[in-house]
Amino acid sequence: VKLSAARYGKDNIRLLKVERDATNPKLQYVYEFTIRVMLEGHIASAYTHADNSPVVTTDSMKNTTHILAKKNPVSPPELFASILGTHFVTTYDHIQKALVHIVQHRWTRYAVDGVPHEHSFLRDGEEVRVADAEVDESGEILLSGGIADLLVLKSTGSAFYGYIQDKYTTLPETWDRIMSTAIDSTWTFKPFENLEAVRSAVDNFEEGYQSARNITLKTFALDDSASVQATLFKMCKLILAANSLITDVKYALPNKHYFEIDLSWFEGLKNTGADAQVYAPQSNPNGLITATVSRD
Ligand SMILES: O=c1[nH]c(=O)c2nn[nH]c2[nH]1
Repeated sequence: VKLSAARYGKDNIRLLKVERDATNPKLQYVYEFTIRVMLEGHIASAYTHADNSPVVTTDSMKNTTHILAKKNPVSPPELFASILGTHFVTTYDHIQKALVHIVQHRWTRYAVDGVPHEHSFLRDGEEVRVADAEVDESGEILLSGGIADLLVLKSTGSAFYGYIQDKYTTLPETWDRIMSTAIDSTWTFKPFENLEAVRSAVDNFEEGYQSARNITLKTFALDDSASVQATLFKMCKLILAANSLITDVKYALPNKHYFEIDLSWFEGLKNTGADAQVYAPQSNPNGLITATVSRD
């Protein structure tokens, strides 16, 4: 046998950082993350010969993450992921690649008596922002941003008909249905030569995130959807058109079904088709519609 691949690290590193505004020290910001750091390199002997001499302990990876979070900006997460990944490939000669995955949890500042409060925040949804950095020993950084678990539903403006009808098909065609999904979107930036190049482009990350989130929500609402597939493709096209640094966009959209309930057995009560109002939310099974769209 041979070791064909090896990558190890620390998962679920949790941290929250409080930052105080440079000009108004009473104004505070919070950033809460769940981070995964994985390393690749000349580490085979730890697997094949019980030789721990090349092992950077995962405990040290956790410590390093906390230390670098203290010493560096942690926002935008694309920047912090790049800082963290670059640290590992520059500190340890035998480490050839570092992969950093950051999930940023929502803490949204809320207003008190109409005024945004200086240090109070609420968790307005389990939606998260995501960033991934893959840093190799040359210093090149492959970066992506993302959104996950953004649950959306539209009560109309979605149809689904014209599909294959054969002896396996029972799904009735519909010209008006509920459409719901949990947005999982990832957009990949053009490769960055090194950390300095990432720092120079830092404004593009927040812009890319806001653009992707706004386009996703607007397209979901406005598209007279022929299918999840068709709406997904429109979202990708618009994100690529709006962000020149983004090279490709991918979505994984579960189709969270709401089925009509036929109540005609009860005194002829109409609750299907144009009369449908009471639906049965389906926890399973769910469709899963995925695609990646790239520039020509
Ligand atoms: O939007 C949809 N796409 C599909 O492929 C599908 N299959 N069943 N329902 C569906 N809805």
